[in-house]
Amino acid sequence: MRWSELPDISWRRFSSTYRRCASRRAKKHGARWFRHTRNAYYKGESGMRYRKAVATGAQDMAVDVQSGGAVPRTIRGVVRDLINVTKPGITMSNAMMTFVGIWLSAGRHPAFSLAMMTLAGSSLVVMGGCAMNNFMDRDIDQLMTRTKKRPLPNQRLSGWSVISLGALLAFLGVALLCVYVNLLSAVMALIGLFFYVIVYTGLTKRTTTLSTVIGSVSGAMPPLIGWTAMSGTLSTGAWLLFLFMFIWQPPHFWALSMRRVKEYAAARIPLLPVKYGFAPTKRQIVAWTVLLVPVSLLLYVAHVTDVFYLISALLLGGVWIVKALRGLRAKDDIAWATEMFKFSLIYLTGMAAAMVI
Ligand code: HEM
Ligand SMILES: CC(C)=CCC/C(C)=C/CC/C(C)=C/COP(=O)(O)OP(=O)(O)O
Repeated sequence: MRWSELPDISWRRFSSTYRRCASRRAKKHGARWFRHTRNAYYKGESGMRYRKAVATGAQDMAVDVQSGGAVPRTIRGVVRDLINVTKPGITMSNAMMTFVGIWLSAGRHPAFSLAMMTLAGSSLVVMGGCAMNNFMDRDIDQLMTRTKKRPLPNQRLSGWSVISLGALLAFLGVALLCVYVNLLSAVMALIGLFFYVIVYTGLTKRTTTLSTVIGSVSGAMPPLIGWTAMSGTLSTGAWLLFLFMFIWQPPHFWALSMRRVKEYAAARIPLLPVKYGFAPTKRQIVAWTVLLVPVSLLLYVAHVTDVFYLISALLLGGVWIVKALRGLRAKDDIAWATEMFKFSLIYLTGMAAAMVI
């Protein structure tokens, strides 16, 4: 392959030593020297390593010219990877549900600083749990297209750095809740962490089809953290929020796992569509979605939410049930599953908004 056919790499892709030295020379001799050096770099041994990294999908790796090893490129790149292992999307949506718990428990008037401490503590624990999950799943993440470019399977971060980050974040989160919020909310966070890291990731994800339902316990804990932070107790509203979140998760994930069934099969994860196929998975999605709607209405019946919520829950729930039922006759299962996964996120965001308005 000619160097000119290779992807254009930016100046930042070089190691820091190389860059320091090169920038001095580049300043002196200008862009011509840069082009000349890039040619030599690509053609040489280090260039071969870079090309190999590109070929194996490790496009975010830099090649240290001195050691010949692959290292994270810039501080920005490392920080980006450290943020990535904490799963920002899942952390944000869990924070949204913690906020719902805070808001409803405090009768829509939470004390600002207490609410902030709760959100920070809860999010730190979730981020810590996600980093630990990334560490424990680094082998299977390597086998799936969706996850193989993550920092650990891609070897851009070391296992030690990720597990240490996870432990540190989780410790800080629990400590924050203990010291500035209350013990019960810290216990709720610890239960969530235990279920996510030990029970789901460690014990069940690779061994049983029930892992999805078991994992749903962890995802249902954030509203309880918010609720107990404000009221110090676990009342009916808290349990109804827990139940709502618990039932929402299996259809959310089964839809995704249908879409990614080949990858999960390759990684030997015994999910419902992998072990039993699409037809039973679709029936389960319908059953859990149909169950979710009456459970969501209980929040209105128990006077936790008001009439605006009732209308929203009926509308959003109705749409989701119709979409789910269409799946039973769908010709293109993957297209249907994709739509269901996307709608699960729209549904949750809409319901959370309706709960707080
Ligand atoms: C059994 C529990 C759950 C499982 C197995 C699960 C699984 C997943 C997976 C594998 C993805 C990645 C999708 C992709 O990259 O294409 C995802 C995305 C997402 N999930 Fe879940 N999830 C669960 C619970 C939750 C909970 C409790 C929330 C929110 C409160 C949530 C919110 C999201 C969001 C917002 C995304 C899209 C953003 C992202 O990929 O980071 N999930 N879920
Ligand atoms: C308080 C506390 C810590 C609560 C936990 C909240 C949380 C992280 C919920 C998500 C639950 C879950 C099973 C996600 C999928 O992980 P996965 O490993 O199947 O996803 P992946 O394949 O994308 O890594």
